[in-house]
Amino acid sequence: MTSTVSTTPFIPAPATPYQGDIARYWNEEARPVNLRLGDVDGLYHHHYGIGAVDHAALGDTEDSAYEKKLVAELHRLESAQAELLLDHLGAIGRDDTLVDAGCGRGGSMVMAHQRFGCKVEGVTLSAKQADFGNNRARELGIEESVHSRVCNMLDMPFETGQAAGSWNNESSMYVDLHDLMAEHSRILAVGGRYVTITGCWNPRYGQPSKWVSQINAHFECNIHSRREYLRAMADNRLVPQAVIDLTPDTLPYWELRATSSLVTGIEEAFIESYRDGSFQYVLIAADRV
Ligand SMILES: C[S@@+](CC[C@H](N)C(=O)[O-])C[C@H]1O[C@@H](n2cnc3c(N)ncnc32)[C@H](O)[C@@H]1O
Ligand SMILES: CC(C)=CCC/C(C)=C/COP(=O)(O)OP(=O)(O)O
Ligand SMILES: [Mg+2]
Repeated sequence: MTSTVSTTPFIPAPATPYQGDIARYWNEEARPVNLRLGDVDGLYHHHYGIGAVDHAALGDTEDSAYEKKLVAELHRLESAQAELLLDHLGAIGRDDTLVDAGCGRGGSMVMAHQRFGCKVEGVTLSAKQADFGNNRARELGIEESVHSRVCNMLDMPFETGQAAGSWNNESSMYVDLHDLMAEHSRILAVGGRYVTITGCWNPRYGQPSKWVSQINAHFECNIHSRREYLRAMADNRLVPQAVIDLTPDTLPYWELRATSSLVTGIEEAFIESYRDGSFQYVLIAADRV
């Protein structure tokens, strides 16, 4: 659907060797589970889904159209996840600026612009993702409002207090949380809102379980604990306004995905860690005070 014209004029050197690894990882990523779902309606996500599976819409597993319906259903659940994140940004006006930190291929940015009519700035380490997002914005005729760039989210080129809202959608497990919350706190206006949806290990379990270690190895990331999120926010003038445990809401997505031909091999680790309580899927919305 999207052409591959390069729209990224300047690609900065990675801040660390690790960030170079992550840039390479996302430049090379082309999993059907992400591209085929995005092709459903042109919103390309790199996050997971929430909500009940619509079994009536899926119909009979023997039906020749079942696989197509399954792809559409997984995509619907992923878009529902992004809608929930946007619900927690509060009142956003057309003249406001939003920042998507770790924006991937830009699906959430397009949804944010369509909902609020505002400017949305995205940063990713991957030039391929930034190009993809910018080409998609151009195809939609919204390139004046939705823009991705290659940039470290710990050092963003935005003015102090410029953003009315900012978020991390499954992108905070690649950075130090204190550094990340300090940067969000800097770019957000006082009274602005920060939202994250993330997977975190549960301090009640004790330490990261073997499943959490498997997820880290699979994605080359470093999952933080729920406690670390709250501490890093508290230390950076970000006061939680909502903390929602989405674990029960994301399990149906994983159970459905595990039955599909698009499995990637990481499904068991998510399902088992959510079930044994070692891992949680959470939304945290915080006021910049
Ligand atoms: C799992 S994807 C999530 C993408 C997107 N938020 C979504 O919901 O579709 C993780 C993203 O985090 C980005 N990322 C990781 N570390 C980063 C950093 N230090 N600065 C900017 N982006 C980063 C990656 O480039 C990738 O786009
Ligand atoms: C909740 C946690 C720990 C997330 C880790 C970050 C991550 C890789 C998210 C999904 O990306 P994706 O959509 O590219 O992954 P997949 O190919 O598995 O769908
Ligand atoms: Mg995916």
